[in-house]
Amino acid sequence: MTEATGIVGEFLSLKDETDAELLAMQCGDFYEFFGDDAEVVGEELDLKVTSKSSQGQSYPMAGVPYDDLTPYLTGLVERGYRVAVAEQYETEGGHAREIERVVTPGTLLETRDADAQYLAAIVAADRSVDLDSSASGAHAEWSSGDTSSRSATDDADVAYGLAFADVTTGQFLVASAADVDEVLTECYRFGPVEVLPGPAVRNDDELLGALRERTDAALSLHDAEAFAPKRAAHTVREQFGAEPVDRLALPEPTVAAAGAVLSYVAETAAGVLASMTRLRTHHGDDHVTLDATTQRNLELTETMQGERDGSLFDTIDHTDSSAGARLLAEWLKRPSRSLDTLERRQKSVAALASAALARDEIREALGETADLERLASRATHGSADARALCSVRDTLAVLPRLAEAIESAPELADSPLSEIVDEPDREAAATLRESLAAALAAEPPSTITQGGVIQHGYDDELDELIERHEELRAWLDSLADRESNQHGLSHVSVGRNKTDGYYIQVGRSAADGVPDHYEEIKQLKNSKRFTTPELDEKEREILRLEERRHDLEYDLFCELRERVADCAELLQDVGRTLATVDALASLASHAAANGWIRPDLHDGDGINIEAGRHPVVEQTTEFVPNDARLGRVGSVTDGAAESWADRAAELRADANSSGAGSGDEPRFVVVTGPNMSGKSTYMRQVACIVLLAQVGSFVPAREAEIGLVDGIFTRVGALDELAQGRSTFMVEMNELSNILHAATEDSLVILDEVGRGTATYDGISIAWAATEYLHNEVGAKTLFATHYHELTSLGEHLPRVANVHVAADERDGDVTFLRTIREGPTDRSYGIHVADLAGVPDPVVDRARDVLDRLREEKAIEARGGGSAEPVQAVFDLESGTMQTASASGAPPSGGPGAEGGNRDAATTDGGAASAEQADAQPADPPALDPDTEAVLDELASLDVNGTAPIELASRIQELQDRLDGAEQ
Ligand SMILES: Nc1ncnc2c1ncn2[C@@H]1O[C@H](COP(=O)(O)OP(=O)(O)OP(=O)(O)O)[C@@H](O)[C@H]1O
Repeated sequence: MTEATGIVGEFLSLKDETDAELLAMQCGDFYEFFGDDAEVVGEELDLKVTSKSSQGQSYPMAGVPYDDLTPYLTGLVERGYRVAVAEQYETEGGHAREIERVVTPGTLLETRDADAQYLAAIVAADRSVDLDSSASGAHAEWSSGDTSSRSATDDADVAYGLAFADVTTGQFLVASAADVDEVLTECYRFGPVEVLPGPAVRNDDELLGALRERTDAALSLHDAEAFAPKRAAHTVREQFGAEPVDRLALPEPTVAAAGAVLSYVAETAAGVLASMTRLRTHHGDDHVTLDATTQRNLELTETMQGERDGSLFDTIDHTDSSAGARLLAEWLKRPSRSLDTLERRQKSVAALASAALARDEIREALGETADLERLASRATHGSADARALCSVRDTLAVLPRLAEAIESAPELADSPLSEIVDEPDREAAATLRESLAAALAAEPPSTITQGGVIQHGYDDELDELIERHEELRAWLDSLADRESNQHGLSHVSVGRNKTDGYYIQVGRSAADGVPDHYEEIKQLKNSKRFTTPELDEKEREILRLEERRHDLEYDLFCELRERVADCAELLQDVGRTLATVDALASLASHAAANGWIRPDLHDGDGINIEAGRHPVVEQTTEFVPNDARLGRVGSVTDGAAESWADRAAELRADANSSGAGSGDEPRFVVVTGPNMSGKSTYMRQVACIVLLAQVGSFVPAREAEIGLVDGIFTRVGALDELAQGRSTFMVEMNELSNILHAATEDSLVILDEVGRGTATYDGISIAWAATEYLHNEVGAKTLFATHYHELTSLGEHLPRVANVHVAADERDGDVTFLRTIREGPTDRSYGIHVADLAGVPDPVVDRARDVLDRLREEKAIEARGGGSAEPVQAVFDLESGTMQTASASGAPPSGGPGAEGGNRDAATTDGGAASAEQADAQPADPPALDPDTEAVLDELASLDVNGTAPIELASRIQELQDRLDGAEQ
């Protein structure tokens, strides 16, 4: 095939120079895409694709107007493409083209989205710690080079460095992580749109796979050299100076990540680097750990279905500015563990909630603000136009308005709000605002090269130029009249266009009578156009004045923009302050409108919620409030002092002497109750209330006392992961494993069913063992919903396990869900009732009811053998992992937790109800069963009632009944 030449050839060779997926090449007044790129762009942006031939071959071609590139570029980048832009410039012999920039998802300035837009780098490095030097506090030694022979995550001695930059706001944060889970947690927290994996991470399929699964980030390969420790350290120092880098004593992988991000930004969006003035460290420890799964399970910013509507954020967000919304989302994703920070926010929310009028005034003012952090970035990048600078001017003017509203409202004057509005340098902000007000025209045009941008009185030379220009314009305006009067001409007008310049147009009837000095330049159908030496001279002067005016205005504007860029840090501060007030006012508005209360926060252990509600569900349902109590309530001062291991030992000793499960410190609460009764809602509501409290928000409850937690961990159903090729059970176990490793005694754990994805006995065993581990070793405050009623007997053996259930009322076969949490366990699932509600055909529902009745009466729980009236219990034996039969008289099955003195009948598959019946029964020896009946019983016991389709269940039961009938005859 002949190689393309000409413009297509040039395009293709430029395309070879870049690793961007698409190239937009300027060709005069258009940006053109050729070949495959044209096809992609045509498809994605619905552009017309034509063709261009070169060397006898035809190439697809698509183009967009030069002035209109931005929206197309944004559209492509938002769809995940990296787009190189080649500009055309004049040379002596004609023109040439060069790639000027590559626009990528993480470096797109013109984003239409208000969300934070993070570009991240992840570096993994081997750590070979020199024990001597580490003992003396010196740094460990690192190697972030290529560890391609193995996955970085294989090695326990790998440490991770992370950097996150938002080019649209100038935010720059670094973090360190000890393992892949922490890396993923941070990545989920920041939600980067583009990730630069370091050299060792590029081969780590597990990490990259998880990133792809859990974020929408585009993965971009950046020059490996940029991650090299020395070079990265140099880049970081150049950007932020030596002082912060030394003070923060960042580990090498973190510096490598920071350096790589900076060099990538320098390459792709050079101008914005200047807006990144502050290097901040993000410490996971300052924030509540919310792993990726928990953020999704609690539907923080999107629902399980991926919708924004109906998320917790969507519910509580009443912010009036995009910066405020961004900050509120950040608070939700990164709840704080600092009592000081939270109390400061609470005080502000309380003050704003009680000052409705002032709040409205503040919110109205905030509604007029623009996104200062983003404008600062655009100013440093050189892409802010005059209207953008006007927005800076007008937004800066809001700060004193807010301060005044706060000072003049008695409820607000003593709140932390007055300190918050004083945080930025208000004097500097006022000075900048004044200079912008003095310089900028009231309503400037969007183009900055056509004049009209700078206000009269700002620059003497410009004023003179404009004055002279206006004189000439006035001269021109009256020229037609003058010429007509002077020379007796009719139908005279004066006009201007590109080809003829200024001209005097005379109607054809009068055209022959023009004076001699008129020089004809064009004949039209009904008129002729002329010029005169005087008009020519004035035209030259006007053109000169216009050119000079445009140049001067442009220069003045650029100076002004640079001045704004120099104030990027100030703008970021003011922007942050406005966003903070907006987020606080939003929390206050929601609290006031929904009757939320201020929770008591403390560093102790207990969580005590009275009449709590689910913040999202209460919006659409008449919600039944419920209490929740976990941990040592009222332990404000002494709570944190004692380790849970000591405390657990103490409690076990207490339990042995006084009987287990009777304590007043429920730490592990088993939640049972019918399907659909509200177990999940109850547990999530507790998690949401704790989370909101650690945002600084008020909470939906009558009263709440919250001991700050260090992490919230949840495990709930994981339907969406099935599509990603992992079995439900595997996902469940992964999540459980993460929780058991990561949770501490200060954490809150929500387990919504554990062990459901496998055979019943395996499931119960895992759930039982996990409970013991969480209770004895971890000590996390835990809510655990289960349909395994066996687990309700855990309270018999473990001192701080309590049972609660969601009540339901059953009358005449009708079940009413009361949505109320009551003490103690329940043994009923009402699964068939839910099947009925779900529209399972009546014959199946009726049949299932018969089957269940018979199961209850006859076989599964109480087995009557050989005609004896003696009830026999089927007891789950933990050691053997099987159901054992035992008489209700108390003869124990072999081993199991019940053997240690617990109340054995609580371990029946029917829980409390069966126990009551059995307590009335006369003790007797267990009767012998014939082998056929025993076989049927075994099969019955192993039947997964919840996990088997109703029709299949009915036919299995029918079959077993037939066999039993046979055995009895
Ligand atoms: N306290 C409450 N007040 C009013 N409605 C509630 C309350 N709790 C739950 N609900 C409603 O009840 C429905 C079922 O709740 P949920 O999913 O929590 O039940 P569940 O017991 O976890 O069910 P399953 O065991 O089948 O998973 C939800 O639609 C929810 O809106």
